[in-house]
Amino acid sequence: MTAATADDAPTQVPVILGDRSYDILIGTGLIESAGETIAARYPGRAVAVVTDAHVGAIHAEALEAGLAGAGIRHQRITVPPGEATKRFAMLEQVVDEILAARMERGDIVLALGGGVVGDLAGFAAAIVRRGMGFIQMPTSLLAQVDSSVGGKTGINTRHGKNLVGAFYQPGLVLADTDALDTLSTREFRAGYAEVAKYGLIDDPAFFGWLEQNWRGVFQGGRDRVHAIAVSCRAKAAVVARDETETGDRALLNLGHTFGHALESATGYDGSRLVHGEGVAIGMAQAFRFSAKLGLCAADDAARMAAHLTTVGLPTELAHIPGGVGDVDRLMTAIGQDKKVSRGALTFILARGIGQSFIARDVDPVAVRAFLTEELARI
Ligand SMILES: O=C(O)C(=O)C[C@@H](O)[C@H](O)[C@H](O)COP(=O)(O)O
Repeated sequence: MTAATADDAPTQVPVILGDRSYDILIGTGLIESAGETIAARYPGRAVAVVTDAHVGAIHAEALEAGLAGAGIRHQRITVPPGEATKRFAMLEQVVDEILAARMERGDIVLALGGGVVGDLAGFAAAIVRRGMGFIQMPTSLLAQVDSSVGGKTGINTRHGKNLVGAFYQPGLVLADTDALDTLSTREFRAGYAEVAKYGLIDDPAFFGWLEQNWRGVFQGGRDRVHAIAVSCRAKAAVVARDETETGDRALLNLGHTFGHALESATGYDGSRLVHGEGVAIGMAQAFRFSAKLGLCAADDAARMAAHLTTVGLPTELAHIPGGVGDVDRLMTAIGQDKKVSRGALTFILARGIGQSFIARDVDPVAVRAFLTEELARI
C-alpha cells in the first residue's frame, strides 16, 4: 500500500452526488487559505463561522484574517465545547445569531470544529431560510475522517443520540491537518476509532496496515495523511451509493448501536465518555456479540480489541468511569436507534475483520443476554 503525500498540494477526495457533488481537501494551511478558496468558489458570499470556545480560541483568528483579506463579510458564532452542545437550545441560539447577522440564503454557514460543531452548524444551515450554503472545516481527527463527510447533521434529544436532524451535504470540506497537532491524545485516539472502523468494515488490508503503522498516524506526516485519505475515500464511496442510508450506508454505523446507547447512558458527559470512545467499545462489543452468535471467530474479536487497546482506546464497559446503569437502560436506548425498522433491531455485525454486514431483525433477547454478560464483567 503506498502512502499519500504530506506535501503542499492538498489531497482531493471527491464525493460524487450529482449536482450536489463536492470535494474534500486534505492538507496543511487550509484554515489560513480558506478566504481565498471561498472567494474563488463562492464569490460575493458572506460567511457565518460557527465554532466552539476551545477551537475558536485556537483557529478562528487565522481563518477570519483570511476571510477579511479576501473581502468576505463574516460573523463568528461561538458555542460551548462538548457533546452536550448538540441540543435544541443551542440550535436555537445558532439559528438566531445567523439571522441576526443578516445572513442570506445564498450565504455560507462554516463549521469550524469537531463533530459537535459540524453536526449542529450543518443542521442550522439546513433549516435557516430553508437551506443556506454550508462548508465543513473539521479540526478533529474524528470530524476529518467521518462526521464532516456525508451530510448527516443534527442534535441529540433526551431520547437518544442524533435523533433530530437532516441529511444536508456540505458544498466543500476543508480538512486542515495542521489542526490535528493541537488535539489532546485522548481526542486524537477517539478519532482513530473511526479510522480503524473503515478497516473493520470491509478493508482488512487497511486494518493490517494500521496495526503496523498506527504510531506513524499518531505522530503525523505521511502516514497520518494516508489514513485520513483512505478513510475519506471509503466514506465517500459509501455515501455516493447510498446517501440517505436506505441500505449499505448503515455499515458506517459499526459500533454505533452499542456506542450511542453508552453515550446516552453516560448523559453525553465527555469527562466519562466521548463519542469515539463509545464507538471503540461499541465496535468491540459488536465483534464479541458476533462471536457469541457464532458468526465470527473469537480470535478476530480478540485481535480487533487488542489493536484498540494498543492505541489506548477503551473496549469494555469497565473502562467507563461511573458505570452505565442496568441492562434495561441500555435496551431502552438501543430501542431508539435510527436503524430500528418496524420495531426490529438492526446491528452491524461481523464475520471477521473487514467482513462486516447489516444484520436485520436481531433477537432482542440475545442482545439483552449479551449485555447482561457484558455488565457482569464490570
Ligand atoms: O455517516 C454515517 O452514516 C455514519 O453512520 C457515520 C457515523 O460514524 C457517525 O457517527 C454518524 O453521525 C452516526 O449516524 P447515526 O445515524 O447513527 O446518528
